[in-house]
Amino acid sequence: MNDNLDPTNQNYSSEELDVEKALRPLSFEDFTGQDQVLENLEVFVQAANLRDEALDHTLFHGPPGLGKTTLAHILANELGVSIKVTSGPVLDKPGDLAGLLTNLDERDVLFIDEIHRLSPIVEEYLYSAMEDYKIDIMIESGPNARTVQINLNPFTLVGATTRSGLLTAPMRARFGIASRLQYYSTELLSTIVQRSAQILNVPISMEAAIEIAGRSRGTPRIANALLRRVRDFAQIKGNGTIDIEIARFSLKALNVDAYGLDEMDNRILSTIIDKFKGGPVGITTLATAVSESGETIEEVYEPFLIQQGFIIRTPRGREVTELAYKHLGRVKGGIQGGLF
Ligand SMILES: Nc1ncnc2c1ncn2[C@@H]1O[C@H](COP(=O)(O)OP(=O)(O)OP(=O)(O)O)[C@@H](O)[C@H]1O
Ligand SMILES: [Mg+2]
Repeated sequence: MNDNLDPTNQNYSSEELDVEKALRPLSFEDFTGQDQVLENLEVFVQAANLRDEALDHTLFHGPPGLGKTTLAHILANELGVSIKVTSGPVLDKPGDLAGLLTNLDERDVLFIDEIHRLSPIVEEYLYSAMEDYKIDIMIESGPNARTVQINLNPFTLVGATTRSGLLTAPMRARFGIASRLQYYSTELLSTIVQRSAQILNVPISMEAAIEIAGRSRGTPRIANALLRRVRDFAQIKGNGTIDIEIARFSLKALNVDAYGLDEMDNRILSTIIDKFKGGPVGITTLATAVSESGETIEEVYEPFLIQQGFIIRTPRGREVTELAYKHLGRVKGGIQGGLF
């Protein structure tokens, strides 16, 4: 499978990064969907602007590719401030963090991606910065070493994570605003596809936009990635316009699942059917069987499978539905392909 169609993939070539940047909405107005989240954020930003205060620390969580990084940048734009960007695994010493924090101007945004991956020492160091806008720094070394406390400008920490379950309770408690992003409906995604097509300057029919949207796993990043590949087919195999025929042809050539499920989604479903008779199966057992961590299954894969009606959660574990059997072409309780 193309790496960009993998929702957990974050490795892009520089050309892809440029395109991704060009397609990224820059204001609340440009941003499609997540209505509830946006309505609240607009109020909080307006209030912060009115009082000329820093916005409360804000956490975005939810599956990959739904707009967490995008919203962090939008917040900075709407607050009219600069944004400094870093990520949990990159910040390995308190000193790195101190450097970033002391360089923040009043009301600036510090965006920490993958915030669940901060080291415990850095995380603890962040607590007093978040709470009182103060940090201790070590000056000199050896026998003269001492710490001094310095004041920071009031700032907003924006954290993003796909794995909110791995966030520590004290960290979570320090965010005044926490928003969970949801998967997008096909209708919203088709709006996003049409907007992106316009930016990429490629004509697309409504029907084709809906076709691409429906196969994008509820995820704008995947919708945009599919659009770019379909655009290639339209230019090389067609007349440059994306109509329904070229969209269907391309999606077939790209081996995109009719429901937009990816390899891991399908592996989870077929494992529950083949190894656990359709379930129920506990999350830990399932995780071992598909060689993925239980948290990743719960936070990244399962929400989409549940939302689309392929899996249900019962007190005894996960069960697949009729739809999953149908999708994979299996017969429920059948000894399909068996000897009898
Ligand atoms: N609501 C939206 N409207 C239009 N485009 C969007 C929207 N949300 C996301 N996108 C597009 O999808 C791409 C991925 O979004 P983004 O990088 O913000 O996701 P993310 O949640 O930070 O993902 P990850 O967890 O992998 O970091 C962006 O480049 C942007 O173009
Ligand atoms: Mg991101």
